[in-house]
Amino acid sequence: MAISEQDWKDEQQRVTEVTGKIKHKIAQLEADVGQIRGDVIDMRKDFWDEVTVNFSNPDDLGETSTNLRQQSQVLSDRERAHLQSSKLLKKYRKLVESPYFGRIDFKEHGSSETESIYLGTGSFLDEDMESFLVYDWRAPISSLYYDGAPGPAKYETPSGEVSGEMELKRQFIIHDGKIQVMFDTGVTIGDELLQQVLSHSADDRMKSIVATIQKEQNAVIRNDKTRMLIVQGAAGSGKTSAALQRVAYLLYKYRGSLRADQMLLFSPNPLFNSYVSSVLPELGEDNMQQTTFQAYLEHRLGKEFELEDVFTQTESLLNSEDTPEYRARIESITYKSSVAFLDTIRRYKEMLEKEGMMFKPIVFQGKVVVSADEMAAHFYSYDRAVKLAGRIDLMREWLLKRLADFAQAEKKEPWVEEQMQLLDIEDYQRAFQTMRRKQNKKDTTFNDHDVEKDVLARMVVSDRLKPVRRWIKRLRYVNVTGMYRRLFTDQALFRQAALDADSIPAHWEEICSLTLQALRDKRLLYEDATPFLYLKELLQGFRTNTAIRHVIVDEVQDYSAFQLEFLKRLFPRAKMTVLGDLNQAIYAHGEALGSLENLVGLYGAEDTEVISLTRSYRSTYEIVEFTRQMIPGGERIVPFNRPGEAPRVIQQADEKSLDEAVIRDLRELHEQGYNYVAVICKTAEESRQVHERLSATLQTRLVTKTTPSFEKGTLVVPAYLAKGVEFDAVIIYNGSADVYRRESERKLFYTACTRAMHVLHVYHIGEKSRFLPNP
Ligand SMILES: Nc1ncnc2c1ncn2[C@@H]1O[C@H](COP(=O)(O)OP(=O)(O)OP(=O)(O)O)[C@@H](O)[C@H]1O
Repeated sequence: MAISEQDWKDEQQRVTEVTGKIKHKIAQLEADVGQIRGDVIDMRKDFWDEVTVNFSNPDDLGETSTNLRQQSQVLSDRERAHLQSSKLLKKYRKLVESPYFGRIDFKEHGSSETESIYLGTGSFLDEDMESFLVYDWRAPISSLYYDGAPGPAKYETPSGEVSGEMELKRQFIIHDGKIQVMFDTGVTIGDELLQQVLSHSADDRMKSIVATIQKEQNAVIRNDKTRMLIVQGAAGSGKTSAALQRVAYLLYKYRGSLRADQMLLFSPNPLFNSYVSSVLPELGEDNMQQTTFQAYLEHRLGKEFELEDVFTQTESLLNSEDTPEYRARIESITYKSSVAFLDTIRRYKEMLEKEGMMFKPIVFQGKVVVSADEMAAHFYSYDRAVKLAGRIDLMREWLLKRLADFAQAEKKEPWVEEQMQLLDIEDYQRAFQTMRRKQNKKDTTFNDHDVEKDVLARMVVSDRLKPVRRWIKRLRYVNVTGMYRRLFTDQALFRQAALDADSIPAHWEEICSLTLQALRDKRLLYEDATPFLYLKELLQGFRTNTAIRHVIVDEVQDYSAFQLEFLKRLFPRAKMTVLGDLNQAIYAHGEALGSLENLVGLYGAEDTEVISLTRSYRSTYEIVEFTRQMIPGGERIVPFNRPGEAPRVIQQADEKSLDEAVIRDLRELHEQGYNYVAVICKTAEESRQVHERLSATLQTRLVTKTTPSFEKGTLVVPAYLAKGVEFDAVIIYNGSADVYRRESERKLFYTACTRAMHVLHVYHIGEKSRFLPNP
């Protein structure tokens, strides 16, 4: 729809007026902030001068403390005021650049006036402090912009639905107070603006999408009715973007009761964490907490084992031949990630309620304080009605008591006497303090030799027993490893716990032997880590985190049913948003989840909503057309209409000519102005070699599992680490038939190709992979 010259003039005039007002506000705030900062500094400096300190009698003491409290209250009020003003200042400084991106004219039913609503990344009130010159994109009325088209429209408010007529929907791109682009739109948020935004170059930081949020994404962002929201969406459909805007939305809607540090994002790797970390600050919000499941496992499992990570697991599978060991490992991973194994562990725990608990004996200097058998007998002497974890707790008290009795007897042992000779003056002082405390702080001396000896002996024994006490307090006497191992050594027990014989994998014996071998070597395979921890928590009581109110799991297709069950238990007060794409399930356990809809069982259908995103925004029309043929069901993916160069599939004779061609290609891409280019290899090993060869001629950077962030330039990256991120141009280093060969590698290949925004070149030697479409 054409916009008249007068409209341009009027809109530009409004922009100028509004930016002028924002500038004015900024100047005011700058002065205020300076003033408050000065006050705070002075108050800190003069703090003690303002307080009347008098400790001479109890009344004065009371007055002093009231005085202190008042003074600190004044100081913290000023500090809070400073924080708030600084935050506002930050918001306005952002707003002044580009005060808004959208306008809707809305006439509410029953009203004779049409209101013009301008939307920006934050709200801005006129001097009267009543009329909004700019509305926050998250305000209830703003949803009209994302959901509605000109015509009848409605939106939700806390006090009910408001309906009326949308008379206009206009979009802007404003830079430095000047309107660059402006047009009126119809049904959706205009493709023109989206075209512009999407044709930009990649970045090492993800950008916010507030100006161009699409209707189906808005449903993800504003959904806050259900406990669990499942978003399934094609590669590049904006799952991560929507998730981050959703966090910003929830922080806005529940401001006052929800803080950013009460929201937690689980992401696939540290690189991704840094990639998304700028979106919330860009929207003027504090960042939520971010972690990976691996980091959580490491934290909880401690140092007992060398814990394999998912990347090492994947690397070893991708480099394996199709041997029986490979097949057993795959089966092991699939089974150990399945609901069937989860149920087996649960049943095993029920069995342990009645018999079979294993304990580690309490041993001190080679002497058994309490034997494992005695512990087991004691454990089953408790009332069976008490929960298993409760009985473990009761046992802790009993063991501490037994240890105290042991210490009493141990005092008379010759080693104690020997140690007492070696005590130094500080030890004596310590013993003296203890004695004084015990004798009710009377001024006393070591005047009785027997008392002195007893106190010192007790101290020597107690010091030595400290690690044992700590060990007991941490429930280390529960032999979780022994009980987990027994599942793989005691066939009858396993079959009883597994119940459903059909669920037991065909190569169970091989699975047992590879599991036992790893445990013998003090290694915990990645697929064992979660079940092991699950058993541990079932036995020792789940550690929960009640501070977190919202958990977001990105790339949820890479989680097993086990892991999700875990997250649910770990964060009992949290709502959950999970986002994923089964076509990008790149790990061996990915298949275990089946369909994302299977996740509905986690909280039940009543408490769950599923939203699908089918439109793909990242890549050009041609790239999406190409990549969607790589996967079954790809025809359901709708490419966004942004034209570009057709993907190229290029054959080379051998590795040497392949390297030469890739180098030529990289130079050309660089000349064409592409800043973020990835050479994607299948494995870390291949990436290392390719990087070594290419970097002799060109500057490239190798990405490994510990790379914390990525920068402008050419990266060489294993496919599984390119998860969730995107590049201007992607070169698939070797998409040959013998490289991407197994059906299980199809999704990895697809994931790699879908990282490309504008250019995709696939090289191969000999036959190309069967997963690539024919031109
Ligand atoms: N409404 C939108 N407006 C502008 N850009 C968008 C929009 N939706 C998505 N994009 C862009 O599309 C690209 C892909 O988005 P995002 O990474 O969120 O998708 P995804 O579904 O998480 O992808 P994947 O599963 O492939 O990792 C990003 O560059 C993002 O900025």
